[in-house]
Amino acid sequence: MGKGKNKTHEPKNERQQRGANGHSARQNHKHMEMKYDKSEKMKFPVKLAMWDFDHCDPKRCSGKKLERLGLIKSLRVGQKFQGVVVSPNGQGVVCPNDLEIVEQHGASVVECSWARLEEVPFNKIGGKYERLLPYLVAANQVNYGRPWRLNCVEALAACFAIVGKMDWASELLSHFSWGLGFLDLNKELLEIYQRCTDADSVKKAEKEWLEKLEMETQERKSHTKKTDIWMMGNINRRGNGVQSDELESGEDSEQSGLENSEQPIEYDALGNAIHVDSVKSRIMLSGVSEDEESDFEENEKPVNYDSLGNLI
Ligand SMILES: C[S@@+](CC[C@H](N)C(=O)[O-])C[C@H]1O[C@@H](n2cnc3c(N)ncnc32)[C@H](O)[C@@H]1O
Repeated sequence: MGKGKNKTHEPKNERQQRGANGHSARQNHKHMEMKYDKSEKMKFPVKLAMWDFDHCDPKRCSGKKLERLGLIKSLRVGQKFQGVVVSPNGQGVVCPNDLEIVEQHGASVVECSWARLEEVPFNKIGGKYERLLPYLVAANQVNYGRPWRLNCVEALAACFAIVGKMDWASELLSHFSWGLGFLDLNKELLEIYQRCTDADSVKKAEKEWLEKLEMETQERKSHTKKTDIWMMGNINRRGNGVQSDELESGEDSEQSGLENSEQPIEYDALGNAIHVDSVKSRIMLSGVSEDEESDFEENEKPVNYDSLGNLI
């Protein structure tokens, strides 16, 4: 049974009796205070807090690990937080101008599952400074490479990094084997956000970054399209005089001809693209004579490939 303070499906009296770590509410309160005092002694410079809905596997949960380390304080539903609340329910984005709030009151997160956000009573948690994070990419083992979906420690670290507290970000992440990879992965982007001021400027920087990404993706796609032609075998053998450099330039490409064709495409044993509806077209495309083709059919079973190159 989960131990999170804000477990959603537990009867109310049970929730009141037992909180994080399975202690009674009173014991737990003392325990958490002790932990929190301890975390201050552990020298984390500002308050860290989370509402824990106990949705996640405790072994994989970064919030719970911070709690075990005594670095973060658990909050109850109904409690608000004075510092920056990094939350999927945020309105604006974290920006360098949030530095003062962070320095004075710290930062918090909502420890819950991305898949169960609708179960979180956002109206009963949060605070005055609820913030989204701008585009950043997760480096944690569960969501590696996924944009926006950071885990709790990444979200706190991102908040600190954006307001210019890289040392705090590194300190938190250093407790996770993959942690500092988050800062490496997002280095360039974090530096861009750090040079911003208010939320609007961060949003603008994010937009420009996303546009750049989109352009790069399009370029990669068109490059891939051009190079995919190699997967189609020796297209020059179809005998209509179209040469590879013409195809590369995108003019009258056989690739697009085949892709746009309604006819099914097969690949011969050498990977040459062939239309399957007529033996004639197969001969023409592969550049083999009719005689040779019939010979081939008699002596060997034809080998066909689907569009992914699988043998069929
Ligand atoms: C949904 S929980 C998932 C926690 C995960 N199970 C873990 O091990 O840490 C992650 C929390 O980090 C914060 N967070 C992560 N990415 C965010 C983003 N792009 N915008 C706002 N908050 C974010 C939110 O508080 C969010 O609820």
